Amino acid sequence: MSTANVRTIVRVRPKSLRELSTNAVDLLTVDEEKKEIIIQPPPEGLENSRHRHRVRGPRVFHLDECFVPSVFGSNGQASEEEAIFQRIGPYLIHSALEGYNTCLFTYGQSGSGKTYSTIGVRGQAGLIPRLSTFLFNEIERIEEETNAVIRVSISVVEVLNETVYDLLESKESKENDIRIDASTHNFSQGFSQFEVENAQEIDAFLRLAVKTRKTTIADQYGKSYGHTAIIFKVHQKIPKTDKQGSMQKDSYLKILDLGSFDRSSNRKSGKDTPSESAANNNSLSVLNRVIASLTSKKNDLMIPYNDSLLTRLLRDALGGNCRTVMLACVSPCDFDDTFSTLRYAEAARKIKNISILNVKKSYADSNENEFDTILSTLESDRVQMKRHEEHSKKLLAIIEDLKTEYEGRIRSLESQNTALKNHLCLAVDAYLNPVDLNFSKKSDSVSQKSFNEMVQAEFNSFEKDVKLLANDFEAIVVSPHDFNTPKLRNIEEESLRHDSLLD
Ligand SMILES: Nc1ncnc2c1ncn2[C@@H]1O[C@H](COP(=O)(O)OP(=O)(O)OP(=O)(O)O)[C@@H](O)[C@H]1O
Repeated sequence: MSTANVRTIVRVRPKSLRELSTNAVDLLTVDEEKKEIIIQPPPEGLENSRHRHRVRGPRVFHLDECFVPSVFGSNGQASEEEAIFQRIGPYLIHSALEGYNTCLFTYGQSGSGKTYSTIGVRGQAGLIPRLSTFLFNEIERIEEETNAVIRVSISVVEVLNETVYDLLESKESKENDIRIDASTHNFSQGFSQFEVENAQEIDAFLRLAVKTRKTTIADQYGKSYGHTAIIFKVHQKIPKTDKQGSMQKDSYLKILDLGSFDRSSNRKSGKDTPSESAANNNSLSVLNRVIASLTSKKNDLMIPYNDSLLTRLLRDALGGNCRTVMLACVSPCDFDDTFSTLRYAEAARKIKNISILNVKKSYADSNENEFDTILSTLESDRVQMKRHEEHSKKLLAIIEDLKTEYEGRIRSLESQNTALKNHLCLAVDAYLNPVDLNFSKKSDSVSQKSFNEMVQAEFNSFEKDVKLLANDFEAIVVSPHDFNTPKLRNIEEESLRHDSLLD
């Protein structure tokens, strides 16, 4: 998802022959660096203008790009057309191929150069042929680099008098509504759609559309009242790669050449202007209201998209899911219309669109991918568990050995303890029950001597027992070093290894 304002590009057409012959005053100056266009009210008495009375001094408009013929004069017309294309074409085509909906619409008074800029003239290709060539060059590059399969289809319709005409249908086909997908705001089926494989095929369909269009416009007035929409649908199938599953991208590029606003139908009674003009004026004023509502500071305004077919067609392009470029065409000498166009262009530049990538991932492939990931995780878990199990077995064996060894030691200590107890009992008994000395005194000297020897022997035996006892005690008291045996060290090392595995 990305947010982008409507890009607004203003193109000033050169003075017409009529304007040159009448020495019409050039009212516009452009500051390319600052991307500003300054309009000066016409000198007093030269033109009767509605705005002249309200706008006294020059008025500055800020836009994304401004093109004036003088800037390109020295390089010729071809470089001007190419320069405009470079500011618009790659942005729209790359966005559409990424999977974003895109729209280019022209806006401006009658004779300001909308058709000249979009279609071009003989020998001077406009934006549409350049976009077509660029689109197919990019498709060729992507298909070569990624194995993607990209299909493009075209529909051309005209909105006139609140009716939509299918310009690629040989028999007249019209609808009173434009069906738009509620969730995607996408132009739905209902009009003929043809697959195209190169820029030449697009050109052929556009020629057919222009022929059909002639039957529907009030061309005796020399003005295009209908709004022409060319819709390219781009469908991409991107095959599965090592990194991602297969996917599908569906986007569109919508190009609208809007009809002209006819002031005469407002000023005059209307009897000599066609009904198409009034309807066209109505749809353009609804468009102006949509732009004004979207840029109004009041948040609770209803955007009047549904008040005309044109604004329903432009719904996603203005404040919706689309990357949009507005090409505002102006005449250098007509203050009223140029002022009005610049005002709406500057306002449109503030409209924020939120564009969403129209990408569908294949669930089958993504499930397969997820399954692969889970399987490989399980396999590595299984290997780790096996290693834990082996270490645990080793630890258990060592513990079992130690247990046997210590059980033996405990048994031997117990028997030593019993022996010591017996010795102690005898020694204590000898101490508590000494030999009768009176009897000894009475006896002869030989008896006295053997008595002394007997006491000495008893004492020696007692001393020996005490020493043994002390030795045994020494053996029983287990020093910390006793735990520093190789086996215990083994256990410690194994445990540490086990802990690190669990980490
Ligand atoms: N940048 C330009 N350089 C040279 N000639 C131009 C340029 N822009 C417009 N013109 C000429 O001005 C005339 C009117 O242009 P165009 O038909 O494109 O106007 P438009 O806005 O489409 O008018 P309408 O809405 O009434 O059809 C044409 O003769 C066209 O060749």
